[in-house]
Amino acid sequence: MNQSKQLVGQEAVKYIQDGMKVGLGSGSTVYYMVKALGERVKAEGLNVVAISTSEVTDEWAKEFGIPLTDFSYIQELDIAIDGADEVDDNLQLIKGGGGALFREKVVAAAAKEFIVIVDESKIVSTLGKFPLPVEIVPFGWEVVARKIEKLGGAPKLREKAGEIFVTDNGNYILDCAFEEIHDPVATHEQLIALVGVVETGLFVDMTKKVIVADNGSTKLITK
Ligand SMILES: O=C[C@H](O)[C@H](O)[C@H](O)COP(=O)(O)O
Repeated sequence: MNQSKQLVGQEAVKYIQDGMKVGLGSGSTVYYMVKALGERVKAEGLNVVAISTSEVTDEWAKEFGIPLTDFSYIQELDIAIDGADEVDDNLQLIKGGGGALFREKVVAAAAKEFIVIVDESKIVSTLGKFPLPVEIVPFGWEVVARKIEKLGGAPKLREKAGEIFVTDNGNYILDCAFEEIHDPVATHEQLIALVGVVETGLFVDMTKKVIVADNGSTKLITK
């Protein structure tokens, strides 16, 4: 599994050119991409500046020598590269397994190109086996949970080490089991319309390129 993540991470950084402004996603697959980018920065003197999507990725970027900036300096990125929890046949995604979905969506939306990197296990025909992460404000989260139940989801407040999980934005996550998500656009729209929902982990029509590990090699899926 780690070898697959490493392969797609190394493949993805080939899309990064000198002078680019780069969005760095979050998660264990992204770790290898950040590491590989750091190696290019060091070996080739590649001149890039990056905005990261989580405090953990910030630390990795610093560790691997990638200069960081923020949206007060630049509002458009040339490329963003991120992992995913599920990718369907239409390249619609579920993200947020690590709780970074809000910043990830802001960064992906600010990028001219958004490339997704996954191992083979993330490819599905229909989204929904992975419970959909939904970021919500803490106040009144119980109300939002009840409304999501009425929409057919089974929300579970995310915990970590016995405590409520708090995102980098100070919010909570509801992991919402839906049987199958056949219409990601409709599901996203129903959820985002609820007062208290900050963002959903459905990334709809955001990527046209997914790099997937394939038997010790990588494969590019395009739309
Ligand atoms: O919030 C986390 C992100 O959406 C990750 O990109 C996603 O969960 C995939 O992570 P991993 O590469 O660790 O499976």
